[in-house]
Amino acid sequence: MSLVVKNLRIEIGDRAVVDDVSFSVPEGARVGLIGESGSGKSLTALAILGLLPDGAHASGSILWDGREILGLPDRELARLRGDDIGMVFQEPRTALNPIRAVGRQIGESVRIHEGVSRREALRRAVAEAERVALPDPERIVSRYPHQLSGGQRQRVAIAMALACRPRLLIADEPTTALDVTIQAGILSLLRSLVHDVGMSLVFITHDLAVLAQVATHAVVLEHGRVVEEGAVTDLLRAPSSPVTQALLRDATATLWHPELPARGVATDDAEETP
Ligand SMILES: Nc1ncnc2c1ncn2[C@@H]1O[C@H](COP(=O)(O)OP(=O)(O)OP(=O)(O)O)[C@@H](O)[C@H]1O
Repeated sequence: MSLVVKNLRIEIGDRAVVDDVSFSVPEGARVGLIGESGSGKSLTALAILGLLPDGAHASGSILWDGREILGLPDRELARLRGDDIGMVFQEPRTALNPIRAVGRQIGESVRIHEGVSRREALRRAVAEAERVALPDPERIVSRYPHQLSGGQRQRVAIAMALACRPRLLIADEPTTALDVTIQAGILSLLRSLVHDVGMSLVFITHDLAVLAQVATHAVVLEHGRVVEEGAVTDLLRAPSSPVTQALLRDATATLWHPELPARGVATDDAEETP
């Protein structure tokens, strides 16, 4: 299933915060949306998910599997988010319920999607926890979010998003709140899950070094407009826009080099203390 965004425009008040944005995500592709803070990345993602804030108005076209989804009624958008499109955000704390064991939360995603019994949902939660490489899955499912580390919480959020078996995952700065070494583990997890499941990925970041670890194609935004687009390898080798050049300078300034596969050491954060 492919995603095609055409001439997307998002207005808030009388200001166009996203203007004439077009890009497509073929089935199985990993596409990064990159740009400085305020360039319109998150609003573009929220428009795809049908979750724009009150007061924001979107026009243009968003085709999912050839069907127009911009302007669909809330109910249908909610169904799409449950069935086809999963999401992971920057701060897993906001996605998790603090007073529920994480296994129940992962299981709830399975239950909503597949209508299985509570018992079966818990069994599946353990399997999902294992899939996202959480340590000691049988035990960890009975823990509460505050008993886990930041990296472990983000793995739970990813397990919840993937429990619905989405065809597209939208991840908005999912590693920004994490230490660099924990980041590397989450990025490699996302990369392998996306590859194994064969789903597509839209990955949002302001960091080209992070983007290079997960995406093969990038769309560069500035002030709500696309300023450059292409294969990540080309962007790294010969960035044409000043924005991309600046992003590359920022990335290399942190001791990362485009020929290195990952910044930081890709460790499993199982030993990380909360
Ligand atoms: N609810 C809102 N009300 C008013 N303006 C908003 C709202 N949400 C976003 N904006 C404005 O829209 C523009 C694009 O915001 P957006 O969050 O999409 O940027 P971004 O590239 O994701 O930035 P960041 O990396 O900081 O999240 C910004 O100028 C922002 O101030």
